[in-house]
Amino acid sequence: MTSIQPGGSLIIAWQLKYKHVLVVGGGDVAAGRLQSVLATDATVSLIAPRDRLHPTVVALIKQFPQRVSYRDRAFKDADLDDASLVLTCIDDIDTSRRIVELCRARRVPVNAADIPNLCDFYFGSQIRQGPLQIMISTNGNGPKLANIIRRRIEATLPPHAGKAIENVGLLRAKLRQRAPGTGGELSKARMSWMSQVCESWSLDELALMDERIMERLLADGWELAADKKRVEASTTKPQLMA
Ligand SMILES: C[C@@]1(CC(=O)O)C2=NC(=C\c3[nH]c(c(CCC(=O)O)c3CC(=O)O)Cc3[nH]c(c(CC(=O)O)c3CCC(=O)O)/C=C3\N/C(=C\2)[C@@H](CCC(=O)O)[C@]3(C)CC(=O)O)/[C@H]1CCC(=O)O
Ligand SMILES: NC(=O)c1ccc[n+]([C@@H]2O[C@H](COP(=O)([O-])OP(=O)(O)OC[C@H]3O[C@@H](n4cnc5c(N)ncnc54)[C@H](O)[C@@H]3O)[C@@H](O)[C@H]2O)c1
Repeated sequence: MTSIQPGGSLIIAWQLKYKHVLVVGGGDVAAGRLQSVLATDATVSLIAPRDRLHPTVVALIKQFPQRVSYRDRAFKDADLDDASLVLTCIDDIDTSRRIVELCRARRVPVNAADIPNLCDFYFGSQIRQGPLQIMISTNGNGPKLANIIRRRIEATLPPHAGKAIENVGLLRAKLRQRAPGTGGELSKARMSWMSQVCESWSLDELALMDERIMERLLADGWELAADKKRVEASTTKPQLMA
């Protein structure tokens, strides 16, 4: 029987490219939210009076003029009009609660930094290394502990994991070019070959892979596997690393 512990939350990697996010507030918490959202390639509106902006917020508004539009004022209902996602980080719980209600009516997901029980989702402590993204969540129980556990995980991470993942992404894209299509036997063969490459190469080796090695691995390896001759031999590397 599968052991499922209810009471958790769904951990997902939300795709926000080309979406618009509304951040209300410009203090300490908003500075973190802005960094998290900018890492997704979304565009942002940030609404907060200028006199209490955090220096990081000021710097990010300057650094991303195309992606962050800033309004020097308090929140207005119309700010919600084009938002796919709303983050309130203000020190005014009544306004925060009201924004949550407006979002509910519009079915827009919302996080209110000061009212966990009204949030549709929580943030977590994050590690980002290229495309590697790790989020540590205590599901609202102990944010400081999430931060402490994150630092421990960071200290044990293989140094080139991000680069290895980036290269595997490139290799997968090249493989799909060579063997396009979705589903069926081809899809299974592609998945099995990619899994074997990942199992038989170390993270350091994957991180060192360049275009030339990728092309040779695909030419010698994938073509062999596709012939269904010697699948195991198809992911070997010594001659490729030479
Ligand atoms: C992970 C992180 C991400 C981020 O914020 O980006 C994050 N909080 C972080 C830090 C942090 N937050 C607080 C402290 C002070 C120590 C302490 O109170 O423990 C510290 C420590 C510090 O600053 O070092 C205070 C605090 N936090 C919340 C409230 C409201 C409340 O509980 O009522 C209050 C005020 C309580 C009060 O007034 O007493 C609520 C939430 N904070 C969450 C996330 C969500 C649950 C995440 C989870 O459980 O895993 C949740 C529910 C909602 C949300 O924010 O989405 C970030 C780590 C960043 C990093 O270091 O990497
Ligand atoms: N979720 C978390 O991780 C976390 C962590 C610490 C604090 N908090 C809570 O989150 C809230 C924000 O914390 P902070 O440290 O960023 O506070 P802060 O005092 O640094 O910033 C508050 C910001 O909200 C702005 N603001 C207030 N009313 C506004 C309105 N109507 N429209 C637009 N902007 C408005 C202020 O101008 C200021 O920029 C607090 O209630 C705090 O208790 C949450």
